[in-house]
Amino acid sequence: MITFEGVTKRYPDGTTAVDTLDLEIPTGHITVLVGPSGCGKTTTLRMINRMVEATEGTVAIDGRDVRESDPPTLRRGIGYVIQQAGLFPHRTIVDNIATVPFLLGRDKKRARREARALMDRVGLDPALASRYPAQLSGGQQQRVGVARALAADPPIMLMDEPFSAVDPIVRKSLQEEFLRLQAELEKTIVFVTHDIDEAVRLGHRIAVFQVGGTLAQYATPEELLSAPANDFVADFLGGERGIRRLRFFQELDAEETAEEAAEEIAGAGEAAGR
Ligand SMILES: Nc1ncnc2c1ncn2[C@@H]1O[C@H](COP(=O)(O)OP(=O)(O)OP(=O)(O)O)[C@@H](O)[C@H]1O
Repeated sequence: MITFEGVTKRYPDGTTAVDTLDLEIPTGHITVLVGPSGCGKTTTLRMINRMVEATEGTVAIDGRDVRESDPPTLRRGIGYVIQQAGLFPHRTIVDNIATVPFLLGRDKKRARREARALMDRVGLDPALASRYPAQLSGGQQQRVGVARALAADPPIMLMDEPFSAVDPIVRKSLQEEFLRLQAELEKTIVFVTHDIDEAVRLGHRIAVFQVGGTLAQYATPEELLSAPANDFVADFLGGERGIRRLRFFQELDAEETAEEAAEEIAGAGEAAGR
């Protein structure tokens, strides 16, 4: 679990980016930080891996203050994925993915073999391994970014608007594949977006921030949609709230129906085998 206790971040120019934040981020799930531009989402995310140091309060991972670990050691257990993927332009795709294992001094051949296996997991054609980032589409680059963050198999992944730079159709397929991957990997994921639809689709829990860096509501998607805590949250969810909510619960129903059907089929198989 990642915990924020009374965490404030004031930048040297006096901007309060995050104000007395208390938050518990559960292990093994996706927690989404959502809110309008400038409300402190990225600052919050970066305080977890000490890219930003808190001014007041404590950020802890499994009860241990992050300041007790030096940043390189801390970051070995924390993958980081950003918008534009941030790939190294002069390295091939396979070497981009193997960056961290290379840095950790792993055997190059083995690291490349593992990087190729990761390409497969994130849905990248192995033929792309020897290309350079500029020769890939935006969606493919984002997949490489995710594969690179996964290469060191960190228990925690910080993802800052990783799917924002691609068109809505590619975005939806990236989200779906990401959910499938997460169902296998069960990482602790902290995911920043300003898109409430993305938050509802991906989040096990959603933290809604408001400008000034305060937490407006922290809840499951269902709770958020059915009982927004205040006018700000209701406005942020938008006029389409009813439609979104309906869509969300329809998807949930469809999943349940599929699960029930799968159980029935499995049951029928067992009965037939007896
Ligand atoms: N290095 C900095 N120095 C001064 N102020 C900063 C710095 N970085 C961020 N801020 C300010 O802190 C506030 C929160 O910024 P932050 O990037 O955390 O917000 P955000 O919610 O991630 O925004 P966005 O969705 O636009 O990326 C903003 O007012 C921003 O201008």
